[in-house]
Amino acid sequence: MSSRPLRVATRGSALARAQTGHVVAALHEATGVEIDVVIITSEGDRSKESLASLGGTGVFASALREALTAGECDMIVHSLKDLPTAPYRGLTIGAVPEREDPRDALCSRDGLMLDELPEGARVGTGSPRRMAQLLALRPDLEIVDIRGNVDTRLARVRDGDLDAVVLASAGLARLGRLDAASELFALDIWPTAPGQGALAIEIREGDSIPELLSIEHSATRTAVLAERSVLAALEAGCAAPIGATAAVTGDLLELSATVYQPDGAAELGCERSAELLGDDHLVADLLGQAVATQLLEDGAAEIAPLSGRGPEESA
Ligand SMILES: NCc1[nH]cc(CCC(=O)O)c1CC(=O)O
Repeated sequence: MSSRPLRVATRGSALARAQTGHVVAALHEATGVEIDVVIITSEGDRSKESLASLGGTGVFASALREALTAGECDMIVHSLKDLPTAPYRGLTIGAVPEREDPRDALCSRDGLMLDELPEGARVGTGSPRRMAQLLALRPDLEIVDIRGNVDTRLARVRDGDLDAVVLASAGLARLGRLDAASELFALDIWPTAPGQGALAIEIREGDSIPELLSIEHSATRTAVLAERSVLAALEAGCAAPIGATAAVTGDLLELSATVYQPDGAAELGCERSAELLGDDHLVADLLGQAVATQLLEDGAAEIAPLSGRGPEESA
């Protein structure tokens, strides 16, 4: 048996390193395999341009994928929500570990909740979905377009420049910063990005890395497949103002998705479920398509720019 360590590639942000560290530890603990971590800087990390102007879905993923394709590493740990829904030639998702809390968190000065923020408070987010959700509940807020990693964003609240920011609680948890959260938004009023809180381990198609079975969580994979299927069927990028949340309970897959008008003044929702009695991945895919079809019939394309193609946020 070869004793060459597996090489895992990750972006260099604190969040990316933290989540890769968790995956490496879980793989090592379950199988004893030795793993080297390779840090790869992407255009999305280097550029100071706004995410929207960088264009292309997957600006964070592409450098990593080129390295994987070129054999410079054996797998990549991605935040699943940053991964474009389109398949990438020669690569496949080798494992989806159990998802962290998919909810968004409000991180505000003095621990205020959303409805306690002062009139006209300045709240930072670079995500059109979060902007619409904030404005839907608090049309008086001033939304400030920000980017940067989690620490940079939290610092803008601490320094008094912003009253609050909205971040994924999963990212805060992985960085040990959940203490910064003042409110966690319930998914039924505040669905989050497809795949939020989940990781994807991407590998080359045809490679066999049996160790990955030890971290695969099939209920998470099925749920995120359903969420991403909505996005794909709407032909929407991960920056489109869409929330989707799916969960598997026993044999039941439940999916709900909401499309927002960017100013928060209108929204469309759809909720469906399906029994998992055979090919779970096919059922998830079809359920997502059914939800997307219903949303389009109800006028989703009229209220939302569905082709928002940038990454939802950087971190
Ligand atoms: N696009 C940025 C990004 N990608 C993944 C996370 C958080 C962790 C996750 O959702 O898995 C974040 C930060 C954020 O949205 O606050």
